[in-house]
Amino acid sequence: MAGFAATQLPSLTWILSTKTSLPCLLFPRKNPNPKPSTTIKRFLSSSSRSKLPQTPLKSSLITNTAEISERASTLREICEGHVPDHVLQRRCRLAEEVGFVLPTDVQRQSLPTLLSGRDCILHAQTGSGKTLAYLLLIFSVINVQRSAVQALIVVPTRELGMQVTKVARMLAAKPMEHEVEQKTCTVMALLDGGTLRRHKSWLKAEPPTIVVATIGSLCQMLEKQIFKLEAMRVLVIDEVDFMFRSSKHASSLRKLLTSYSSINDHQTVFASASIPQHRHFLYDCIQQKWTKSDVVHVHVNPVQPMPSRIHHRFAICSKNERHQTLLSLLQSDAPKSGIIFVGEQSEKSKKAGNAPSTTRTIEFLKTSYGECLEILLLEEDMNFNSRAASLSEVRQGGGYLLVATDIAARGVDLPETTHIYNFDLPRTAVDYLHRAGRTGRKPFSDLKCTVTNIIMSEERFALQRFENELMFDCEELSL
Ligand SMILES: Nc1ncnc2c1ncn2[C@@H]1O[C@H](COP(=O)(O)OP(=O)(O)OP(=O)(O)O)[C@@H](O)[C@H]1O
Repeated sequence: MAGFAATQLPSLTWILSTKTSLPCLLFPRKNPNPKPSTTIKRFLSSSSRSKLPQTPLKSSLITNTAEISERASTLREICEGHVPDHVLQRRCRLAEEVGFVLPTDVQRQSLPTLLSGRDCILHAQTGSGKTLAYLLLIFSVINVQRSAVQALIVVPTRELGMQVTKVARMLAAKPMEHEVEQKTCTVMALLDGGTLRRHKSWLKAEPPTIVVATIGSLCQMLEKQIFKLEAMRVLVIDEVDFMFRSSKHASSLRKLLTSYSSINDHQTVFASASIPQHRHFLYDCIQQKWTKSDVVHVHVNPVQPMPSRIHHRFAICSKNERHQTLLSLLQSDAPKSGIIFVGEQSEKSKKAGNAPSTTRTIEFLKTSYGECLEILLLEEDMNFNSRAASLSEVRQGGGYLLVATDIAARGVDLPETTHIYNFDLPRTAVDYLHRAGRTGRKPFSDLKCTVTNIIMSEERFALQRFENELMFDCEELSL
């Protein structure tokens, strides 16, 4: 794609301001949920009052109790006539096994809009089922008889890519009775750390219908013109705020969006649980033509970004006592499965030849924690095979304790996780939200899940700031 390499865009207000507070701060903390009509009006009037330049915004906002699809009560009813029967059947068979009958809020609110062909910003809590929403859209538009890539899902990490690919392949698999048909939907995982030579041959010989890609690998294919955007119908950018926040990803992403915007008959979906400054983002999307002007912002739980069934706690100790405190917490909680988040090692500490905090924590737990749980490591610096091995061991069932850096904080779906421990506090409220969101991932479950912060007294202030921004309360534990 010649356009891909050539296009340059000015930097955007939204991208510059993503590190500021969350959109929920626009609403007073103890306010009850506004009625949908009020919220829509407030959005429109505040848009017109705001300093944003005036463009003919046709975009709209859908919030919690949106009237759309109120009558449709099951996923099948919402998708019938759009999504091929074998995909819905697949869902139903799964439904019988694990209860995927009812749509989650974000699916109920977004699917009618997505299936009508409009661009969409899926802005809903962690673990709310955004992946299935955009995958059902993709299955509604692809034509497996065409030999071309028709849908592209861009993700920030290999781990998230592997997970999305797995769900897409599961939906694409046809039941036995359909196997007489010649063509099936194929899903390629074009992810960092994969063997690009093999993908190159695959793309040239028989393009897959759906590609799930990390931006680095995708750009290599686009630049060599092995991957063409021409036949694309849907582009999804998952964890969009993270992608734009990363200096490694942002400019490639802008180029991709600009190239894609010149294609006829295309649809764009952005997804994340956190879209700071979302009105700016919406505005920029329209201005840059990354979306059509009637893009819909589906904002589920706008006043409560944190899933309510997550219970938050903190324990204060001195720096030297942190491992011991973690151990005491684990012994009293006895979690079946949990994730311990540890901060990235600083460059200074690397240069000084210190062992990373992750390694020290894992060694400590292996020698002192008696429970027979798998204790595994997941961090950026590991090679891709070790990372994959850790995650697949975790997924095999039986309990686990995963010691991880923030690489595990975005999108990774380990529904059995009941306990999160912040051994080191995250840097921002957005990071806190995504770490906490690795638990509480069974949409219709009442299971209580906890996030426990191990802090030093001087960090109480930072944690309080997260509480205010994300609107949750944290209970102090006395140890
Ligand atoms: N309709 C449904 N009924 C029951 N479970 C569902 C349904 N839809 C999705 N799930 C399950 O909910 C979990 C979370 O879904 P998903 O990973 O799509 O969340 P997400 O909104 O993308 O979260 P994050 O923002 O953290 O990436 C998954 O285990 C998925 O299988």
